[in-house]
Amino acid sequence: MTATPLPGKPVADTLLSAVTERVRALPRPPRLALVRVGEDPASVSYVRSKDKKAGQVGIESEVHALPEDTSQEALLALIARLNADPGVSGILVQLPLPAQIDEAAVLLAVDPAKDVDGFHPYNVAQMWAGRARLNPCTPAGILELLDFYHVPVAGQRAVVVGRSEIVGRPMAALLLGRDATVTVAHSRTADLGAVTREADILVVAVGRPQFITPEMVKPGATVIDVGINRIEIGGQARMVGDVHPGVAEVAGGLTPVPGGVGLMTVAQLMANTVTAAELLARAE
Ligand SMILES: Nc1nc2c(c(=O)[nH]1)N[C@@H](CN(C=O)c1ccc(C(=O)N[C@@H](CCC(=O)O)C(=O)O)cc1)CN2
Repeated sequence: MTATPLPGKPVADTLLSAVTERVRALPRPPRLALVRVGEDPASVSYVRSKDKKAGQVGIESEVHALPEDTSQEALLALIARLNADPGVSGILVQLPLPAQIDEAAVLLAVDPAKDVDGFHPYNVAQMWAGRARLNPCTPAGILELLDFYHVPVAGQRAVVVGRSEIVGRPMAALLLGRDATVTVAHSRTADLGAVTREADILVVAVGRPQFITPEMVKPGATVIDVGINRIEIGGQARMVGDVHPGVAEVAGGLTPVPGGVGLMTVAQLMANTVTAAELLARAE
């Protein structure tokens, strides 16, 4: 068996077309504030692509690039200003933050109505209760991808490998909200292969190159690779996922890296920004 590739681009393009239409229907364009602290190259690149994508779909965006040694107080003051600005419909603080800043305190400071990352504790609680309007971008984008490729979710066994607050935990909550039977596995899970082989849908977000090998996958399963690992192979720098390429011989469907769920993260952020703007316009 060779797995059907499940690229993110057609899904992201479809989602972004719908976002463009929704932006046009609003009385004024949404405004997205992108906050970055420091010069971590990956964060610089992600914020740049979010800023660019916003422009392409008619969302106004502003980048607040703060120095590496920014104090927590200064960052909280900026967030308070963005919260109070009626022209700003969405706020995103790019993660990770430098060590002197308490990430939880910063996420708590963002107005939940403008929290387009869905990381505020209020939105996290709403998500677990199955009624959030703003869900974390990568897992929400993965659900879009499963729907686009007609992968059934309700009643299926889903295993999420990884328990991060950005991907693993919210992915489990969203799959549960779609009536999957969900298991969360992680680095301390005993006999991980026995657990992952149960999965009809296997979502892998562990940050370890090619960690999931073919014998850990049930034949015909849909495998979603969230990993982005930069490694050297034969003297060449390469980007690989958390899933071994040999899994393509066993799985029914497999997302590529790059070109898979990463594209959905940015597209879903645009969808969340327009949702926040719609909700704010309704409340006016
Ligand atoms: N505030 C947030 N911080 C972070 C998030 C997040 O959702 N909100 N997620 C990650 C990083 N991230 C977005 O911020 C992100 C990761 C990957 C991609 C992506 O397009 N990946 C491409 C490869 C891109 C490359 O060349 O590096 C792919 O998979 O094809 C976009 C966004 C941590 N921080």
